[in-house]
Amino acid sequence: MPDADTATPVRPREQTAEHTPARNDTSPSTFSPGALAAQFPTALAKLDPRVMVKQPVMFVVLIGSVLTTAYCVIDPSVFAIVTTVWLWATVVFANLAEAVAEGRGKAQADTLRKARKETTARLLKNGEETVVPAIRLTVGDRVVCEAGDVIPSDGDVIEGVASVDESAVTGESAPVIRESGGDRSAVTGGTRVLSDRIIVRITAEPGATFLDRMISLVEGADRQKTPNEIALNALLASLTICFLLAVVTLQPFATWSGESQSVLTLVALLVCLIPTTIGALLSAIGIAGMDRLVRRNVLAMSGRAVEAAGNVNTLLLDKTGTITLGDRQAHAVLPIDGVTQAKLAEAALLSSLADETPEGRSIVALCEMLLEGRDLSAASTGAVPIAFSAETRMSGMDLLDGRRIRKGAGAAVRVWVDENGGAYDPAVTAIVDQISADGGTPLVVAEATADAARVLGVVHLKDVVKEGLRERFDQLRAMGIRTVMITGDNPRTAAAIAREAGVDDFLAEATPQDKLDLIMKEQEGGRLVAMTGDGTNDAPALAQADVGVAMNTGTTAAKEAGNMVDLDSDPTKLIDVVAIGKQLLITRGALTTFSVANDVAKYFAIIPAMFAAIPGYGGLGALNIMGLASPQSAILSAVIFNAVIIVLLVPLALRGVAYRAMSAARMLRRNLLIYGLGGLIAPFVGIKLIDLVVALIPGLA
Ligand SMILES: Nc1ncnc2c1ncn2[C@@H]1O[C@H](COP(=O)(O)OP(=O)(O)OP(=O)(O)O)[C@@H](O)[C@H]1O
Ligand SMILES: [K+]
Ligand SMILES: [Mg+2]
Repeated sequence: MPDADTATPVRPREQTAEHTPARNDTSPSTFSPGALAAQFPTALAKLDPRVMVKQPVMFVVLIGSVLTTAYCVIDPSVFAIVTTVWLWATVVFANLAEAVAEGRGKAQADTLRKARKETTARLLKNGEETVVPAIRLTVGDRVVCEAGDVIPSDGDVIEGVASVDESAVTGESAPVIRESGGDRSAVTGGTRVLSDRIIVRITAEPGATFLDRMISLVEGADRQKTPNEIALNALLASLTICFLLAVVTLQPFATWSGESQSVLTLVALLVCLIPTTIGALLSAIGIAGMDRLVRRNVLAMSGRAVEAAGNVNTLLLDKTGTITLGDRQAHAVLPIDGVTQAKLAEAALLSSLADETPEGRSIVALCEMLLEGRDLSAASTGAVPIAFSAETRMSGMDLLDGRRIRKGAGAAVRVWVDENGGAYDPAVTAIVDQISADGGTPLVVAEATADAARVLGVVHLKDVVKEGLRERFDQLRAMGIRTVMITGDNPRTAAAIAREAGVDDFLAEATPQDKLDLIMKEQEGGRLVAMTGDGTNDAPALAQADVGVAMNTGTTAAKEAGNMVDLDSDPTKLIDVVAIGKQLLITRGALTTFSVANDVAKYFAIIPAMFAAIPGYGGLGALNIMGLASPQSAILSAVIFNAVIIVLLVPLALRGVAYRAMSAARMLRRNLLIYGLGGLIAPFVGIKLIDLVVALIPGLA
């Protein structure tokens, strides 16, 4: 008998709710100088103006570099050439940052491509099997997969149960069970069947499978700018325009005083003033954030969701399959007084014969054992099956002899018995309560004839709460996130499981619509809601949530509705997702602060240098507080510092600013201090040091 205590090979994997070490943790996650060098050609290829125009700040630097190159041709000098080289270096370094960030995903995409190798499929047509290339499969095709077969494309199991090795996709070697009917019916193309035989209905068009999406995701192929990025880009662009105007209007002013400035100097000044540091690193920061998620085995389909995760207030979790293992198995049948166990088992069996859910199948298995193989085919021939739905919360069968049998949630069956002219035996309530208090799911079995209806007893379904949830929910609470469990189960079962798992609150007897309504209510007033679920009935809620994390064990509908998939099917993975989201926002903020503060300091290096030679501006010479060697050396040193700082900050952009659970206000103060003050001071030190070296260049006046 399938029992919650029987250890199947699936358990060790699905029970570990703590972090499974993500498979990429061994790959070089931190930045190395070698990686920079390796990406150099890619960085050069990115000089394409059609690509660069999307990054306004760096595009201005590119145009400036072209201008100074022309200047070098017309009026060559050591100063002009060296400065121009460093202006080009600024653009290339920015591209390098992006290329390095993307390069990490590319390596992983190559590994995934190996899993997508050419396979064939055993296509079923009119009961006959033909072998076709997997790429020819379209939605709706049915294929057979047996032990040893690679599943040719994504789909839903419509017949059978099998253990599947999903390591090609999840990196986890323990096999998982995939079965028809329930919330564990989805299979992924590229994974391998280890035992038994299943029939799969294909749900993905060629080229649009989960693996394809994963590859383009880790490669950043269809990365879209997030609303936050767009807003920041607009801000950077307007700053750039302001400085452009300031620099351009400087010229008439300088001409009037008899010392017009060269194009070279003006471009150098402009590049130093505009926020090139953040402009260069912005896209790398975003890519690195997604990459960090992939390393935690979470696939984020949208960058917007990652940012939203950084500000989530509430996490809603589905119970079965998310908080519990989702393996609700029939454990016992409990008849009420006056009904024999055999009578109840027979009714439960009949009501489940056509029930394709895992619950239904486990009831069949248990009852067949209790009835010792008694043949019920006479009773069931010609019967009309009533399928389970999350709305009715019942399933059953209408027999030819006029008897109708139902099983389902207590409240639902009670209404059905009432409607059919029966009385709901209070003894049932006692049994139901007892099972529920234990965290079990009671399914009440009832039968109705033309003129009467009565309850026969209760089937006890058992499920197991995943391990290690309580500590992780405590952690979420410490981060200020409220956890709410939502379930279609009755309030007592819900309360028992909620207590065991340690969630803050729960909602029971929830239909898919209730789940959706709860999310919309939580979202009122701009609060951000995350939802974790696995079932088709969770799909509307997953789609509505700001962050919708589908369990990889879940149904195709759930995975498509959400904007993230957790390959480890760990409901507390949201902790990592939130931390990564916050880290992304903080890193972007910190580097923006640093960048702007930096530019202010560079202003003091360049402006005095530019006007040092002008007699009327002798006073400005006093601004040369850094004591730089010469005006040219000052300008060149500022340009070099401006370029070098980009490369120096690449590791920070990729790794992210350290995130620790503390209040937002404290975090802000801390970052302003470190990155604002650091950004002000660094250029003074850096430019002075570079100036000492630059002054040694022969030919630089
Ligand atoms: N095969 C079935 N036949 C009859 N009734 C069922 C069956 N499976 C579940 N039920 C009843 O319907 C209720 C709702 O089940 P469902 O799986 O839709 O819950 P849910 O909304 O997904 O909640 P959760 O997954 O969080 O427990 C169950 O609590 C149970 O009482
Ligand atoms: K700058
Ligand atoms: Mg469910």
